[in-house]
Amino acid sequence: MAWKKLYILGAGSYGKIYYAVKIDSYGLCASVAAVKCADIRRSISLQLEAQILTTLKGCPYVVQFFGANVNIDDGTYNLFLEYACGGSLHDLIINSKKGMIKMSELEVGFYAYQLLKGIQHVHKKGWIHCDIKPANILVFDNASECNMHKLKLADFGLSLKVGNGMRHPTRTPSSNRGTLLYAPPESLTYGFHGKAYDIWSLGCTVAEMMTGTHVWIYHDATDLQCKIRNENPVIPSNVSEIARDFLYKCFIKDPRRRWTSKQLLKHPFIQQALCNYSMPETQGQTTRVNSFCCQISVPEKDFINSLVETSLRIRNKIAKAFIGCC
Ligand SMILES: Nc1ncnc2c1ncn2[C@@H]1O[C@H](COP(=O)(O)OP(=O)(O)OP(=O)(O)O)[C@@H](O)[C@H]1O
Repeated sequence: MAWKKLYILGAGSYGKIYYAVKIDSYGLCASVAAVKCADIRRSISLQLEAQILTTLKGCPYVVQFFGANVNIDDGTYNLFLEYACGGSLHDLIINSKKGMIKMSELEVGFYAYQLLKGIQHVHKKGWIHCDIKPANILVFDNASECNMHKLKLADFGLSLKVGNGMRHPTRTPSSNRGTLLYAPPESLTYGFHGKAYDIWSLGCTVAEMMTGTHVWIYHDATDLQCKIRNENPVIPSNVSEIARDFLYKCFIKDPRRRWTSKQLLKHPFIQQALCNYSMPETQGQTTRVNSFCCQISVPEKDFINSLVETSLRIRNKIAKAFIGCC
């Protein structure tokens, strides 16, 4: 069965990411995926990401990896991931802001729980993500009754093996690896990248969910670097004491004293959210169809998705009829 790329979901430094479907021998859809695609000559980071994702398999809070291949015809390296129908957490934050809907602290706590579980898994497997931020967190529909989304960590293109982050491997010692806005002071001052790196970035992400804005107010990159090294992130006055304490624990300047994912999972900010929401440990799954391709607009995407749903219903009917005959 062949994969068919239907439209572009986004683009990164490596290349493009497509929405793709797998068509079976009856011309019907068997499954859908998001395919990260790069020119084979510039695919080293995608190949590394494939290796990392292989070691991270089995965690419901990390994007599922289906496999990778080389397409000799068009000279591309393709990495197949589960498709996130809700886009990224960045989109979710922007949309909440547009709709003037502020995420409640309980909601944020529930999302922070999922991110911490993902980070804990990544760290246990011996990796540091090094680029946790809303744009690298994918949003899925939740199978449970509660109206909350399911979040998963994605984009492991900058990840490092634990122990390899004492000094940035390719740049100067004081250079930071990930996105500056989410970087901890030790990465700028000493070029140090340990597990605590991800906790600082998580703190920035959690604060952003609460306020809709970044934790730093700055003029330019130099000013931002200076603030990260010498000042404390801005935590708005209207957050609760519990939420404030959670953020303080993420923003401890000394990475050795900064709380770990295990400690933070026991924090009252997380525990009170868990009392409110239940979390089934299920993987998000979608199944869609079509056989035509490439760059299409948003209304067309809806149309394609409805075709896919119809196709699925037909496929299920055929399967039921077939079982009935046997
Ligand atoms: N599995 C996925 N399912 C659905 N959409 C996705 C998926 N992965 C990424 N996207 C979308 O594609 C966009 C680009 O993602 P990607 O991680 O490839 O690049 P990036 O993080 O923007 O770039 P870079 O890797 O260079 O930092 C994301 O913001 C998201 O909207």
